[in-house]
Amino acid sequence: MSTPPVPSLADALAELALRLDPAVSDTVLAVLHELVAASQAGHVCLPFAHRPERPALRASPLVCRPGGYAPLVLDEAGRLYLARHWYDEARLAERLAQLARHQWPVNEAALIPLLDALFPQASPQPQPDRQKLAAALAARQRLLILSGGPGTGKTTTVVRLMAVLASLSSRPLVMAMAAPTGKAAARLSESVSAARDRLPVSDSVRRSLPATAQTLHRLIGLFPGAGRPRHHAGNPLPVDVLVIDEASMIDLSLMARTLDALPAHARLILLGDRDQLASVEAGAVLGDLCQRVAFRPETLAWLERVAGPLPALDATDTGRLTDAVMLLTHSHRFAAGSGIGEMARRVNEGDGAGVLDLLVHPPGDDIGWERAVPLEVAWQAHAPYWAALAQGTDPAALAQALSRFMVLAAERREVAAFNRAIEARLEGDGHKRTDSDHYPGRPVMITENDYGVGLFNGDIGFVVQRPEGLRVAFADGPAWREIAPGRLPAHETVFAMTVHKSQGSEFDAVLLVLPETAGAQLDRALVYTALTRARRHFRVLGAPEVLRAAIESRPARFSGLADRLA
Ligand SMILES: Nc1ncnc2c1ncn2[C@@H]1O[C@H](COP(=O)(O)OP(=O)(O)OP(=O)(O)O)[C@@H](O)[C@H]1O
Repeated sequence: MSTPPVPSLADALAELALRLDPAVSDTVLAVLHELVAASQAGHVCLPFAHRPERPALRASPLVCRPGGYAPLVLDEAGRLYLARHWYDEARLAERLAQLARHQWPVNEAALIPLLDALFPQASPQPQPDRQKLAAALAARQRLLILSGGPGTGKTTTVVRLMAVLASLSSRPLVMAMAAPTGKAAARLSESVSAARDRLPVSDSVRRSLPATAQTLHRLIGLFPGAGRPRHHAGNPLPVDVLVIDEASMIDLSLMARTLDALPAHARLILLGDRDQLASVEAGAVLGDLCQRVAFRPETLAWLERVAGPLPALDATDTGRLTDAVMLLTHSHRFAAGSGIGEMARRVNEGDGAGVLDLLVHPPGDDIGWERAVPLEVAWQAHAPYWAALAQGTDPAALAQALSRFMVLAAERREVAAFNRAIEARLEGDGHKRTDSDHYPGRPVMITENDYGVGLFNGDIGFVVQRPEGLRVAFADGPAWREIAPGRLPAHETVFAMTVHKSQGSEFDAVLLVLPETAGAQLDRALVYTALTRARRHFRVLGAPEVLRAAIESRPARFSGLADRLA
């Protein structure tokens, strides 16, 4: 007996719509399809304020007003939602606004010397220090959203800020750290443990800072097929402070569930880069939350008193997230003359012509065009990997070598072709057998979550040679654990990866391979994300007009979150 095909979400909803309203019009069904497709493309809602279908939608029993009960919600502003998205968005906005409203009285006599010790000034003349200001805000508020580009000190700030909170508290605080992917959680754990040891604070404060971060799914207990997460409003997380890194990768639904699980008294600190690619699933939460950065005049006066001079900040007290968002603007990684830093700035401004000019006349050799045959370039740039492999299959050495260089592309198709071309060459060299996928030193990336095996989307492992045969090694904290290749969940070779998958990782050098024509996949955030994965060198391969079109395009994700928080 053959298995019936799984209906698409749009078909399933259309069937439900027909059951709820046998007289449903083609107009409403067409809108339903459009909305599902938009949601799969990352939009939370669609603007119907000026669409001719609006009266038909208003009249349909399938569409309700906010607070009603129907598969679709049409709000007063003419935004049409799948009910689930409407509910997630409304709940999230209320919860964030509630958090942002709450302020604690702070013992200034204790706070000022703490901030001075943790954020020392290099120059005798006090300068505005956004990191210090962010820490001061976190001491007073329940919500802090800290956005900044690479190397602007988000991690440095959050470690010091946790030390401030622990030092000021009259009782031990339970602090937890999480990130949307295992890779990002591991990176956060690593940076926080390194920074913690250097803090000028007592051992008891140092010990109270969390040593490890976990994935958000694990933190709130959200597992496939389990229905609702283990932690929710009725069973909140046992935490006083929750720090979440790489917040740009968190979609609306996961963010809403995380906020549901936050206990009423807890503080939330979100870290991320608002200019990076939005989440794979629907929403652009961090971007929406950082649309307006404003402070109340009395908050600015307080900040100046406790944390020194202020940079230019917007003092118009209007939005519901007023006082809760701080931007870090100075990169400690990229020096003033850095091509990567300057290119990042121009990409974010949408200055396509300026970027092309910069690539032709770069200030140094850290950015530029690549003109050679892509496979040849990649093969040579992966030289550290081949050198490590020539010494054997030590996974730590292979991981270190793979962090030296990566090929990034917009689409999976291009990535697969690239990996295939590299492997064809390995076959030609006799290193890989043509009848087997696995070979010693193969780097693999997991492409699905497998809770049984404990491997997650984005995890990277290395095929290693053992006396009993090939094994695949994955980092497990500072150690490595090995599994048989047959137990691997879905995976692919990773000499090249998509820009989406590269989020949360960095490489010494990056080659961005552009598609032949500008397409929907390629936009400003994608170029910015690829560029900022590079620590030292960034090269682009492709046509200048494709790069320019990408930088000049900024397709917005439709969402009502920013408006709800305005
Ligand atoms: N105020 C500062 N003064 C001097 N160096 C700093 C300061 N803040 C951060 N750094 C240094 O800059 C580098 C980047 O800092 P950090 O890792 O905290 O940035 P980040 O924003 O978390 O970066 P990424 O997003 O890439 O992880 C580190 O080497 C850090 O020690």
